[in-house]
Amino acid sequence: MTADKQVKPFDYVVFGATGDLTMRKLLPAFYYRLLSGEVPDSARIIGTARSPLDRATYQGRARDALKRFVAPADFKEAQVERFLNMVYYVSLDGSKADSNWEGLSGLLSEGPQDHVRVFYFATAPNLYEAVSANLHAKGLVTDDARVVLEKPIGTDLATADEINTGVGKFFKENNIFRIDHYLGKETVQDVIALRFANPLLSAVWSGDYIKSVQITAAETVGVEGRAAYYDTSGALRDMVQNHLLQVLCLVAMEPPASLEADAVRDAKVAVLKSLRPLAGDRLTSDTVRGQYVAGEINEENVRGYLEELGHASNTETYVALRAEVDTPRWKNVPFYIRTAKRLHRKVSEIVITFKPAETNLFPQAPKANVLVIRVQPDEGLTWHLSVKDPQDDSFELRDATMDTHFGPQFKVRYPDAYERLLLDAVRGYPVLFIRRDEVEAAWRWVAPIMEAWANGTVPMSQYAAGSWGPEEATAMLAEHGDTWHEAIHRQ
Ligand SMILES: NC(=O)C1=CN([C@@H]2O[C@H](COP(=O)(O)OP(=O)(O)OC[C@H]3O[C@@H](n4cnc5c(N)ncnc54)[C@H](OP(=O)(O)O)[C@@H]3O)[C@@H](O)[C@H]2O)C=CC1
Ligand SMILES: O=C1O[C@H](COP(=O)(O)O)[C@@H](O)[C@H](O)[C@H]1O
Repeated sequence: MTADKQVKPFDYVVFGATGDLTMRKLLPAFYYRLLSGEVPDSARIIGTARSPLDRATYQGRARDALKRFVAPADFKEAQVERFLNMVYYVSLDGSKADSNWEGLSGLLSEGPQDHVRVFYFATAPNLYEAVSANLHAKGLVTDDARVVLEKPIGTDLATADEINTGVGKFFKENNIFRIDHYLGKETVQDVIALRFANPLLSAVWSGDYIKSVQITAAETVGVEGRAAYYDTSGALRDMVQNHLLQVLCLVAMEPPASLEADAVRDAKVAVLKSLRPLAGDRLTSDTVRGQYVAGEINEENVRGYLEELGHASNTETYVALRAEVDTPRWKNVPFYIRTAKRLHRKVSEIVITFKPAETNLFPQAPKANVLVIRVQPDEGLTWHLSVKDPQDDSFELRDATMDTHFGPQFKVRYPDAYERLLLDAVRGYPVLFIRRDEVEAAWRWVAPIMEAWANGTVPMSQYAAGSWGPEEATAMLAEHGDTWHEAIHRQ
């Protein structure tokens, strides 16, 4: 990484600095960007939370976090020390006007005044407005100061509106960076490159050639330490409203006029607005929700969701939907979206199934070509193609796979999504963040599903932990002559 990739010196103030997200994702992400040469030594990361800690104790926690969440080979003592020198801590209740704001303003005013100032809200979203108001009242929101908002932006359209309006009173929209870490994933951004830099794909990227699209984010983990949050959210709000719809937008959008933020966001919001509303019978035929029951993952017995919680719950840990994008490009193409906890394997992928060739040339009908964009892990592409069977003289066809593994091919470590996004906020580069109207359009589309599920219109299915989900989701695709990808191509 050359010096010109280095960002301007910054003061990054993280609210929620003792929390899971900061420890597991944010601090390691800053550290990796220090290693890559993008973070200048004068940058400061100022953690704040209510816990009464002094700087040295917080630095100790930051060191432990790096030890735990950075690959052992990347934990380099001299670099860790350099990093910890950038780390400060202020004990502060961000929601209270009479808290220790002088501690934070003192630290900010004693540093160089040309630093880019970023506030990162890694706390519960119901604090965002109060924290913004206090920052403003204490004169800390400079003209150029940015604020990064963690998800969830609300639990529905009304609450999203409250948060956006609340923060919008104190920060200009173009200084508000709503994070969706899926957009920070390299292979999600690759959808743009694949579609628009390769005529081979651009030429066939429509319902004329594509039969269906599947977008999957499968996890093996359960709700871990986040049960209190997750049980009030569920998979639809936690993953579909934001991450999976964002991925769908990149797959389905019309070519943007440029890669400027507003051009890309305009193209995405047009997709969200073109999603056919799920209503009436489609709520039962095209949506599946489920909860995991006890099962086995990686040869370990795991408990069911309700056993983990210790009480009854109507919260889904599995979602599968059949969406349609009402544009000429995507007429009659189903977009199957699926996400869940405690599935067979951790994998996020986009599967494009093409229409099979219409030809009588061969003894059997050729199978559909399939392109799998492996978002994670093992970032790369797989093509499923038909070739001639080398052991047959009558032109029998055989499946062949072409696999590309980006990591080994480019000889790079695939970075965590937060690395890119944290520094994009410093750069003032918003293309990989969400504009307010996108959040709202996404909530509008999921609203009827939330409502139907809340009033029990769609029964709660069950699936064994370690499986690929409930039978109802298999049946939903079978109804349209489709099959989930793993049932065909994976053992
Ligand atoms: N963890 C994750 O993987 C993900 C989290 N998120 C989002 O990030 C945010 C944080 O999540 P997570 O880290 O898991 O949550 P945690 O509960 O682990 O951490 C919450 C943090 O907020 C601090 N805090 C709470 N109240 C206040 C206050 N009034 N003033 C200042 N600090 C306060 C807490 O410290 P203290 O008690 O000392 O004040 C703690 O540091 C949430 O919005 C969550 O939805 C989003 C995606 C993934
Ligand atoms: O935002 C969230 O994402 C994670 C999954 O992210 P990934 O990068 O590991 O695919 C999910 O576990 C969490 O529940 C959700 O809040």
